[in-house]
Amino acid sequence: MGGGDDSTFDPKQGLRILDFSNPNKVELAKTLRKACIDDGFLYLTNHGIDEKLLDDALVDIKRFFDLPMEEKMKCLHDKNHRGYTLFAEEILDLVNQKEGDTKEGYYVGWDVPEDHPMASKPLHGPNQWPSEGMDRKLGHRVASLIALALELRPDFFEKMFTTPMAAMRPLHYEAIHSKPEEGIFGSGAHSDYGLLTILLTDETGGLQICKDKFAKPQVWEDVPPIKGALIVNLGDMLERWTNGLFRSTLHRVLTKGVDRYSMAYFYDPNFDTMVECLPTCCSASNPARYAPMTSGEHLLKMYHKTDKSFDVTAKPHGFDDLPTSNSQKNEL
Ligand SMILES: O=C(O)CCC(=O)C(=O)O
Ligand SMILES: [Fe+2]
Repeated sequence: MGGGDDSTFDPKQGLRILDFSNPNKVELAKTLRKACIDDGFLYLTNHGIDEKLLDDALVDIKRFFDLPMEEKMKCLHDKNHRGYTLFAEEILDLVNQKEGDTKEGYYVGWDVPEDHPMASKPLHGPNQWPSEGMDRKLGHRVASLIALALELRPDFFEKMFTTPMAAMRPLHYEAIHSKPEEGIFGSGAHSDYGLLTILLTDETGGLQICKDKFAKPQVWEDVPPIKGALIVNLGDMLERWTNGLFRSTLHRVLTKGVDRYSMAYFYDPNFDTMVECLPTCCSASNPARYAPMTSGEHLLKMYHKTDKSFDVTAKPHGFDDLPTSNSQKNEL
């Protein structure tokens, strides 16, 4: 995997490890750049979040999903995409899945009070629970290192995250054996939609990546959990900004007959952020491959496509020309 010419590359683990205790930002940006080009996935260590807090979060996630269904239904997700999402509600891979993802979830968004000027936008509004704001520090730190890795100013992405479409999503995968050959997946193959995702998983494993989505047959590699480390992966918007240089890698979850818990933090830019090829990533011989679009447009399209109970009142303009499958989306 990857070039293997840097000290952070561990062939046994496969993916690179970005160690935030390293004060040398240039070195970190170099490692990050390689990981973004080769894999679109990496491990983050010494990220500043206490390991005990992460363990406690996984315990609390389990406690929430263990509640009786009638309790969970009290916070069923609303039109702003905040709250509880039902088992099998999502189908992330419309080509290969026979049933919805064998998981339930809970969305916490950026809390936007009803009287905020942004509250009338789709996907904006108050959280069901908790109501306090989300911490942006880690997402911000990774984003500024990504900017450095692209030879941009470290604050390049900052203005795009003033009222971000960021979402924290605890997940519970049922104790089912995934059967890829029968179209049963914990989480179907997909790429994430935004700038980047920071992922916490328990120790059961099951996350896999496919670095070449066009290969036939596709090759899936395990991303085993490393205790205390977080997993970072890149989203579609970053792939589009970089004209495909940085990769929004296809991934999925196969469950192994035991319950699995994880929490994804989607660090996605403001609704109106324009995502278009960075001048440094295109040239006459390498023209822009993707049409410009806004962050909100992309998120709405993807939610409409993959989540069968997504509220249609959040319909974006241009919805009629939606691609109808994830594989089509991957070619956009
Ligand atoms: O649960 C996991 O390990 C992955 C979750 C994921 O890929 C997602 O929610 O986008
Ligand atoms: Fe994902």
